[in-house]
Amino acid sequence: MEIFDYDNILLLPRKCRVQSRSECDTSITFGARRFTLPVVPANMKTVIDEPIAEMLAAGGHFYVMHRFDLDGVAFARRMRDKGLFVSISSGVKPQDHETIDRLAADGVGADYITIDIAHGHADSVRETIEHIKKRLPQAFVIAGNVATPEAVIDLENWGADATKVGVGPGKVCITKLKTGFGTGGWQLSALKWCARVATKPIIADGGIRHHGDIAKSVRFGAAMVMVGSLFAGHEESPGQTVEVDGKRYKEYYGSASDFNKGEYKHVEGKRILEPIKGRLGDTLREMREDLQSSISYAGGRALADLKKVNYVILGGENAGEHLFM
Ligand SMILES: NC(=O)C1=CN([C@@H]2O[C@H](COP(=O)(O)OP(=O)(O)OC[C@H]3O[C@@H](n4cnc5c(N)ncnc54)[C@H](OP(=O)(O)O)[C@@H]3O)[C@@H](O)[C@H]2O)C=CC1
Ligand SMILES: Nc1nc2c(ncn2[C@@H]2O[C@H](COP(=O)(O)O)[C@@H](O)[C@H]2O)c(=O)[nH]1
Repeated sequence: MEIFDYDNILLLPRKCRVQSRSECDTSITFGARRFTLPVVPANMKTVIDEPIAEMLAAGGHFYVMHRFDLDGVAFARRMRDKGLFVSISSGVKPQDHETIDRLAADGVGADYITIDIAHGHADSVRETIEHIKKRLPQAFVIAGNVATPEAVIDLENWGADATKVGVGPGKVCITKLKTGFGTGGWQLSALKWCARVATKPIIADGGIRHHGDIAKSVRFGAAMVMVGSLFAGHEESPGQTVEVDGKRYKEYYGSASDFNKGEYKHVEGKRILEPIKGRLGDTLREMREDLQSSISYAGGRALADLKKVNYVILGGENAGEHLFM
């Protein structure tokens, strides 16, 4: 098996088929909706809050609200009142099942529910998928996080509509160091490995450091890409603003960090400072332009054309050119 990651893969251009990059279509159908980009901000407290969720939903982007210190039903109701779609996160505990019950009883429902736990290949996730499908059969269920083809197959068989791949590649992740497990350092090839068996969409989660990594994720099988650190350092980002030597930063901490948990127990995340790089809308626009360029380099017009390109692995024992996936 080839082992590689975002920083040692390059995609190979094919003959251009457009006159302008503006002809390249970055949009994607995910569930029952079509979105402008195959990108979603991570469902973390320092990445997304309600104003950002509203901005994204109203602007044609996918979003997943985080699940921490939040009344998911009240959030869903407020989004519905504004005529926006509802996309929430869920844990796997009894109180999370009660939230699903309340969403159903209230009639507010949810369009997308992301079951988000560290080790998503678990019976608790199977039970939560079953619970959601019973109470909210219309909801599109994303389940994770996982790291292996076996897990993707199980989650799909348990009823998940999409799976989220990535255990430990995140920028504020310390799972690899604390447990010795995960896809940190080889996330892109783990994605390729999982995509081979997937029959439903995959979300690649964690490890995205540059806009070009989005095209690489699509190349290796992602329908959608979840991004934390690249979104955490904006004027609107919910993390606290910190000034160091006259430079402004936003705090970005892991969902399994003591900062998020409020206690030091099963900590698998840390806190860092991300330099503030401007407004979120400008980054989304630049991301779209960069992805349009990626599609043009692929000799295509749509996201799916990225899947056809060859690639090279730079350095290491797997180095070389690959003509087929
Ligand atoms: N993508 C990634 O690499 C990682 C992401 N995270 C993020 O951190 C947040 C907190 O995650 P998590 O701690 O799972 O959430 P929770 O604290 O909500 O845990 C969910 C449930 O799963 C159980 N659980 C968690 N980890 C394991 C495990 N390794 N084996 C068996 N049971 C387990 C917990 O029980 P108990 O606590 O008693 O074990 C709890 O009942 C999530 O948002 C998650 O996405 C965390 C680590 C890795
Ligand atoms: N191991 C941990 N992973 C975490 C934690 N909190 C979030 N995450 C994962 O990271 C990605 C974002 O990654 P990035 O490289 O884009 O910054 C996020 O979507 C989660 O899957 C954590 O505490 N520990």
